Amino acid sequence: MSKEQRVLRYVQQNASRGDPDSVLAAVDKFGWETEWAMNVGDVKGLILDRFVKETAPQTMLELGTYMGYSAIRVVRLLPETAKFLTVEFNPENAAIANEMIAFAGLQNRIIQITSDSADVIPQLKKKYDVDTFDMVFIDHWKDVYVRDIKLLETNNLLRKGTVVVADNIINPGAPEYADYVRTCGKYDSTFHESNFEYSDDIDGLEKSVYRG
Ligand SMILES: O=C(c1ccccc1)c1ccc(O)c(O)c1[N+](=O)[O-]
Ligand SMILES: [Mg+2]
Repeated sequence: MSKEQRVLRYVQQNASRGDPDSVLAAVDKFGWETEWAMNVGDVKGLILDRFVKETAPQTMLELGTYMGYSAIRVVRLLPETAKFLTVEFNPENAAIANEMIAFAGLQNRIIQITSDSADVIPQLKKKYDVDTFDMVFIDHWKDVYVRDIKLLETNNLLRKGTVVVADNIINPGAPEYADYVRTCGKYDSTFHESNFEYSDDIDGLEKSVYRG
């Protein structure tokens, strides 16, 4: 059984079906007490919550679904009218996320896409009826953060004021991304220091507002 399957089983046995907060609490308890997992987690998650509440996005993209933790975390704060798309490269992780999201009762609120983000970003307008995103959460492979934010720019998926949040700026680190958003002149970017998930190590989120 994979770690991700163990997390899902723990959630199914310890959380309440249809209760997103209980799902998040169960994943976090497992992450702190049993096995570390690469969810944004409860500490950085509070910062992400604040950004979502401040932005109140109607259309949002996540790159890196993993087990669905951040998708659940975000969508639990959005109105039913909001459109949330999440992209996962790994089909095994996507399958776990699909069950996790269904257990949380949010399967009708989240559009899951199993694909390489480089392939799907150029398709989002036509295939998924997207104009531009109000908010983007980047949390997939750190070495493709820059590639993908540039793809979002060139495919006209960002608009003046789009809020782009990126995880793991310090740990494992995304230095090229941080340098890009801070120096390219297209974003007003701020770093928000926090802790690495389920750890006392340092990490943080970068919040970058597209200037249009
Ligand atoms: O890259 C890793 C990683 C690298 C090595 C071993 C385990 C995980 C990672 C670590 C923490 C994260 O929050 C995260 O989003 C990721 N990720 O893969 O996207
Ligand atoms: Mg992460």
